[in-house]
Amino acid sequence: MQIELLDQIRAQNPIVFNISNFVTVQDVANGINSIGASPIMSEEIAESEEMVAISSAVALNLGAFTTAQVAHIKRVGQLANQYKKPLVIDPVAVGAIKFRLDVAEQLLTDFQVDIIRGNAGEIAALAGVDWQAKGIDAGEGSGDLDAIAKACALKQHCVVILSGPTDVISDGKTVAKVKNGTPLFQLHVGSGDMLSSIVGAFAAVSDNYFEAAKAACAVFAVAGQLVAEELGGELPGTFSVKLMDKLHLVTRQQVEEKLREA
Ligand SMILES: Nc1ncnc2c1ncn2[C@@H]1O[C@H](COP(=O)(O)OP(=O)(O)O)[C@@H](O)[C@H]1O
Ligand SMILES: Cc1ncsc1CCOP(=O)(O)O
Ligand SMILES: [Mg+2]
Repeated sequence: MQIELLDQIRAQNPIVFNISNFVTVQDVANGINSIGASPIMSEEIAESEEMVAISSAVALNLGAFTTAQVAHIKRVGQLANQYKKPLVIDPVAVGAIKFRLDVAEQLLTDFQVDIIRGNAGEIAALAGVDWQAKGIDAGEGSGDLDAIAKACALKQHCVVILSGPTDVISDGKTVAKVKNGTPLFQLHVGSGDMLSSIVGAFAAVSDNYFEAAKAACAVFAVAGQLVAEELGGELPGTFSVKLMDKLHLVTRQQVEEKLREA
């Protein structure tokens, strides 16, 4: 696992351009900042080209878009392709809301993404697999998560991260797993959004998006796990504050020591 990408982020401080959602935008900006990259957000389509041009990666979050913002997301995605910038998408709640799935599927034909990061309900929906998603959460399903991640990667021609208690990462050929983390992530709205944008930071410093995706999942999950071990209780508010601290302080050595991969 290329955990050294963490040090490269901190050395290079790459700009990650995000279209965020109004719910978690502050956590996403601070998460990127804490890991060692440089966040920038925008809601103005007229500045799209300049934004993409100065960025080393682009992360598109579909968490709470309006119809006008879909045009913005489409433009930014196409510019990311044109400027050859790594492109990540987070298809929030596409497993629960048909309208969102339709929009996401259209966007995925408007431009080519490099990495999709979603929970099981979201990735199953994009793979066309039956699953009972619950709002922004993964929900329930009996499908094989490895097969779902792989099928989604093959269908969308990209790397897929299916996150959850175990993160399942696939490029359509191989499946890798990160078994670290803590259930406390589920008590913080925005954990997934933070991970998706941090995936952007890792993709900014590596041309190998499968490796970038794996390393991002490992660093984020281990950071949360270290916080949970120090916390000794179910404290969602404290967890989110200390997670931000840990993203800044966690070292390559700590991640390598704790890492449980498959
Ligand atoms: N039960 C769990 N145990 C350990 N880690 C978890 C658990 N649930 C989620 N995570 C971690 O939380 C982060 C966000 O993933 P997830 O909850 O799937 O995203 P979302 O918030 O979009 O649903 C990931 O790093 C994932 O590994
Ligand atoms: C609550 C909510 N509603 C629309 S987007 C959003 C945040 C989703 O964040 P995450 O998927 O990271 O938990
Ligand atoms: Mg999510």
